[in-house]
Amino acid sequence: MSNPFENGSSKGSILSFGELLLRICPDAGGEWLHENQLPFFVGGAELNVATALALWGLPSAYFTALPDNALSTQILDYLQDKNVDTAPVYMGGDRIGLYYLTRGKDIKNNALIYDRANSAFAGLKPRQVDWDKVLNGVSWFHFSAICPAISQDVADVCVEVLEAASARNITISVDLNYRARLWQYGKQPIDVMPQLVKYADLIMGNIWAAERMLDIPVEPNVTESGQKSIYLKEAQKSSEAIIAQFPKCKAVANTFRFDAGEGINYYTALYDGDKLHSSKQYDTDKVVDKVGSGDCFMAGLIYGFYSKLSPLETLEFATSAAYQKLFIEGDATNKTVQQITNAIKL
Ligand SMILES: Nc1ncnc2c1ncn2[C@@H]1O[C@H](COP(=O)(O)OP(=O)(O)OP(=O)(O)O)[C@@H](O)[C@H]1O
Ligand SMILES: O=C(O)C(=O)C[C@H](O)[C@H](O)CO
Repeated sequence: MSNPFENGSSKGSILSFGELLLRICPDAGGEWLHENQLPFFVGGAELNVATALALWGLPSAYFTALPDNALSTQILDYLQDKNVDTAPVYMGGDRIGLYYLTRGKDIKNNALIYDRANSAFAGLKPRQVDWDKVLNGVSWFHFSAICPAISQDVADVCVEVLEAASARNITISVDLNYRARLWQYGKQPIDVMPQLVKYADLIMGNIWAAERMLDIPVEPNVTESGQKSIYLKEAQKSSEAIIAQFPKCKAVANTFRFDAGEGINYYTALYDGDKLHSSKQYDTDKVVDKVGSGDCFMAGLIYGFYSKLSPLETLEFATSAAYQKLFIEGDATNKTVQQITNAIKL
């Protein structure tokens, strides 16, 4: 089948919507206290998508909220230098959110500490932003499950912007990235996500996130089997069920990233409404930084569909991009389209 987004609007900009966070990286032994050095990276799941797309030459714009101060001005200049259009950014609120992540660890364990309460983005309220202005010239809108996990107000803002984007026939993508430390405001993902996902044309995540957020069941013994063919069958079932439940959705992508000692086994699948495509498998016995690999996969999907690649070409590009991110320190990729394409397994 050809690209399911072929007839969609294109050639406008791709707007990524979400919270910018600074990642602060203490070492496990506390040496940072003696050295007076605390490395950091500019992060945020949706920003990682925006910077990847800009690096790959697409018209990439970013919406977040930042306090109106000198630090924000420096960050915006830095993003503009990376060719991210920051004109949509809302200036107001009190602070920039932070997350602390012990060097060399991933966000799944106790190495993660969020310090993002009362951030400018968390303070957004419905009817505060002029979405007509923000969405002007946009043909693709990207958000993730991190935004509605922050607060009821931000979840309401998500509904507002998705309605506005949908009314303008903008293609919408969502990453079902589950962050267990969020969702602290009395709602579970399942109470909120279906109302947002119904606007999406492209849904990315993994079968377990779809179960948790959309109530799409996963066979209980699938994890015990550990078999790729069984996981891929489950990906097909899950994708078909998602499309049946959310008829606007044209394609569903799933990642399979399994820890193997210090390394990782990685492959992905894309269901285009007709057929399940699966990627080559990538294995490594060492990784540098897992953060943002999923964001890089998401950016690769948007890149491929926006550039009218076929579903399989899109999947292989996105998978190679995500795999290479595992060897890059920081939240975002620095690999070019050429480097990613050259590294696709044959
Ligand atoms: N409940 C689960 N059981 C087994 N494996 C899981 C489960 N949830 C996730 N995984 C595996 O872990 C991988 C990474 O999941 P995770 O939710 O961290 O992705 P992510 O948020 O996209 O990562 P990133 O930090 O790169 O953006 C998935 O691709 C999947 O293979
Ligand atoms: O966890 C969050 O809210 C982040 O945005 C931090 C990281 O950038 C993100 O988890 C990477 O996918």
